[in-house]
Amino acid sequence: MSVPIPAPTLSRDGARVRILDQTALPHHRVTLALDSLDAVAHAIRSMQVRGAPLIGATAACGVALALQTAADDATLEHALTELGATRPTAVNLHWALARMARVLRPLPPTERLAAAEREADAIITEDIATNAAIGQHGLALIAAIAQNRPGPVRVMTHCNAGWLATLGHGTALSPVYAAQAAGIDIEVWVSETRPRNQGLLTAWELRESGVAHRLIADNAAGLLMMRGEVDLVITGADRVAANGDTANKIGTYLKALAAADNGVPFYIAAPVSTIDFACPNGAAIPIEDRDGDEVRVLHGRDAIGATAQLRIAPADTATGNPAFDVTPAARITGIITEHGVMVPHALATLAP
Ligand SMILES: CSC[C@H]1O[C@H](OP(=O)(O)O)[C@H](O)[C@@H]1O
Repeated sequence: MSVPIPAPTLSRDGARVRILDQTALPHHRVTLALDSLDAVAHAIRSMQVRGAPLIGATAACGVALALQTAADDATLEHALTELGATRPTAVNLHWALARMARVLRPLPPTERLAAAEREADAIITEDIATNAAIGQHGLALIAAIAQNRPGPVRVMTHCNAGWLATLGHGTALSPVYAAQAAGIDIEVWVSETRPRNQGLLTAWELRESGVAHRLIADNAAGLLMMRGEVDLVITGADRVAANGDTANKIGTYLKALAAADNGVPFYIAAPVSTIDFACPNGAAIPIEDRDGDEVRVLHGRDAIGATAQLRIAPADTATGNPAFDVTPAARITGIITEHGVMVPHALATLAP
């Protein structure tokens, strides 16, 4: 039995790109119909749509949307540049745009729109299959734990790397959904993930899917591992360097340190499209710095869905807000890809 995806995160018709507005979740499910390149770029930059594989697919749809009006070289290059400038860390965005450029640049303008729509749809379809394969390979890890201890398998995750961040069942959460479908008793420790609190998206997803979970403050993770209440950690990734160093949401590295200190297996779940074979190591991964108000202000929705903001620090408070950190390969037990669970230093075998 496969766990149904409650709602598509992305769909495309000629003149519109439809996304689930993730800034309205978990309070309200709002679909946005984006009708311009600028609207797609804003949606990625503002994190109305987020998650490495999903922003890649959304950008591909944005290129197709831009070519609705004109398909000349200038229009194509403008679309690639605008979308490529939205967020620097998730390599899937740049992988998807490079793939669109590779297909479209050699074509005459009259053939570009149809080709762009085909390629965007292919990226979407492939990600669904990739997520399913990651789920099955991760399921084997969870099943092995379930066979060796009574009670639920307790998985900890960070941020949101579920179906809200991809086109299918997600990356880090896909093994969880596969375990649920296989009848394995599983529980998820969901780390809130300050400052944008994507853990609330994970809690929403798991509630929608009927998976047992508990929301925790990020800083509780280490104690839970020290108490032996975590069987394994699985997170997503935004960019895996060729040596296995991995960039993911800020706070991932701290969980990897706590996992190593307590003998808890720490896995990254990521498709090969998240591996940047041209990036030698973690130090070469660009880390996005985001606006300080993400730290100073809590953003939510009120009962009728209007945006609500609660300032928790004075507007002139200096901040630091790196959106990602890098976990060294030495702290990663394995990388769960669609081709299997890889040891970080063996990624070169997957290079195209
Ligand atoms: C499969 S999603 C990968 C990754 O993307 C998220 O970042 P953001 O929410 O800023 O788009 C997070 O790091 C996830 O783990």
